[in-house]
Amino acid sequence: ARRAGVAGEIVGYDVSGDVRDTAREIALCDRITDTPDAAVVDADLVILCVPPGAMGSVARQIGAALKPGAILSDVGSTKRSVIDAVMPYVPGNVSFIPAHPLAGTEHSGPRAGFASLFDNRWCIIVPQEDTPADRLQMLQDFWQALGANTEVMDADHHDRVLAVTSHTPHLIAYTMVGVADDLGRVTDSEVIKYSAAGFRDFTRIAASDPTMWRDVFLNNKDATLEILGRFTEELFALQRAIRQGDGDHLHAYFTRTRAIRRGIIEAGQDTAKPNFGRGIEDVSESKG
Ligand SMILES: NC(=O)c1ccc[n+]([C@@H]2O[C@H](COP(=O)([O-])OP(=O)(O)OC[C@H]3O[C@@H](n4cnc5c(N)ncnc54)[C@H](O)[C@@H]3O)[C@@H](O)[C@H]2O)c1
Ligand SMILES: O=C(O)C(=O)C[C@]1(C(=O)O)C=C[C@@H](O)C=C1
Repeated sequence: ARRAGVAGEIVGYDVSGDVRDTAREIALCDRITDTPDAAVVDADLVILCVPPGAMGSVARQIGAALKPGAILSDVGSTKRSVIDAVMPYVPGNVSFIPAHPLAGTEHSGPRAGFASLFDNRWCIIVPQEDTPADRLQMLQDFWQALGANTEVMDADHHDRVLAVTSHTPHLIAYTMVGVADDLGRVTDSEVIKYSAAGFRDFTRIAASDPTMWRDVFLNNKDATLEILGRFTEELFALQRAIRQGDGDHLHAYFTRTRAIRRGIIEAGQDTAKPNFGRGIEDVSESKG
């Protein structure tokens, strides 16, 4: 927001005193307050950036201090649960417009942010039935000024899409690294040294914040369980093909998935690389 010059003043609050101290030290915001309600007084736009499970409690603490006419938004990775948790505390003269920028790294905390994080990434915006068109436009303009492309979606559709593209893949990465650890191999330096890029990518994802990801699965339960069920069925089919030596099945499957990857690149949607920034370098390159 500072890079884009779209905010007169950027004010922040975090429940952790250590996080507030660090944010002050690195001048992350123009001002850091010691209470949540002080941070939102007179603000035209308030964005909740806490784990999905904490959204309701923060909304309860700030609701009465929101300025009439303000926009309240969030960046939570799940949408239906956040709406249910926050909505009861939104005053009638405030527009609550949930959002989810599809950008992040495995790092968290105030030092993990960087100005280009949202460049060329999608930000999904989830207007409510009574959201005024001008407020929706303002929030879209805000995210576009930060470098993102915006898309409007309903909450349930968002949760289903993200279960496929983000939530279940994270669970699979956590599981793969957990399995390797159970076999006593992850900490073996020789295995780390020779581990192929595929496994290293899993370890990067599996280093993501445990609180945030616990909340993601608890708050997008149905969609994740549905995708996980489909995933398990496919996995069993591949397992059977390996056991039965069914090379044709494996070849046909991998040909189909390769076409999907190529389609993403041809459509110019492989925006991940430039935006991984410091995140991917830390794990995959600098440390070899
Ligand atoms: N990390 C990602 O890749 C990513 C991407 C898109 C969206 N998100 C979403 O963004 C949100 C924040 O994630 P993050 O990666 O910035 O995490 P983060 O850990 O960097 O920041 C979350 C902060 O919330 C604070 N917090 C927790 N409970 C609080 C409370 N009750 N009141 C005030 N502060 C509280 C924590 O102390 C922490 O500093 C989550 O909802 C997450 O789902 C994350
Ligand atoms: O690249 C990563 O580290 C991420 O996992 C970022 C990622 C994703 O799944 O793409 C994680 C959670 C989000 O809500 C949005 C983005």
